[in-house]
Amino acid sequence: MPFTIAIDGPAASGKGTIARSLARHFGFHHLDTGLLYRAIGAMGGDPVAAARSLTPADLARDDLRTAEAGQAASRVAAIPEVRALLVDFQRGFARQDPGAVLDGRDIGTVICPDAQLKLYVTACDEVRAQRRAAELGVDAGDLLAELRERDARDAARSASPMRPADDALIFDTSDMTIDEAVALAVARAREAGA
Ligand SMILES: Nc1ncnc2c1ncn2[C@@H]1O[C@H](COP(=O)(O)OP(=O)(O)OP(=O)(O)O)[C@@H](O)[C@H]1O
Ligand SMILES: Nc1ccn([C@@H]2O[C@H](COP(=O)(O)O)[C@@H](O)[C@H]2O)c(=O)n1
Repeated sequence: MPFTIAIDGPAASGKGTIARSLARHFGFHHLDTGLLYRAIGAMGGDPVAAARSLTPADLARDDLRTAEAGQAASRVAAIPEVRALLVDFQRGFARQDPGAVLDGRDIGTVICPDAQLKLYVTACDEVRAQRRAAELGVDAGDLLAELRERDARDAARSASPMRPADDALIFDTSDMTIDEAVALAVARAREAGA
């Protein structure tokens, strides 16, 4: 049976960094599920029609990592029909041998509730804004309000809201380097049988 690692958490908490490193370490497939919502938001028009017509080329656009794309993603992600159209693809991805790491907001709660390991990666708001600002080369003050607005919308929506699964391990990386966070995640994955 394939091994599944579900990673959720708020924006810029470091979940993608940990997910990519875990996938590389264990030779697993990796899916950044936020890209699906970012691509649908960036396509414009009717989000449900965009979700129906989504192709791998849409995920390769070079304008998906901006703050605007994050906000657009968060708005379309609140639409239940959009989320429903993406479930089968994500679950199919998770079933690949020898294993898969998926990161997002509802992986441990909705997409892969039976994942062998669930992590909920977080960090304090200011640290997350600073990390994202350093990555994008913009001011952290501007980003802080944007991250908070997006997290509030993601946590408050009725369709698959962002929240830790009951059996998720909470990873607060505020005071961890990337290497420390990854080493801890690798250790937890080994303990879980990866
Ligand atoms: N423990 C850490 N210490 C310092 N910087 C970190 C740490 N973890 C991640 N980063 C950096 O913070 C930024 C955000 O990390 P990452 O993209 O992994 O977050 P994310 O939760 O996947 O974001 P998003 O929600 O936008 O997909 C990146 O520039 C990454 O290199
Ligand atoms: N499983 C997921 C993943 C993402 N979202 C929404 O997409 C936005 C962008 O995600 P990033 O991980 O790239 O920051 C995010 O703010 C969520 O609104 C989601 O709902 N479910």
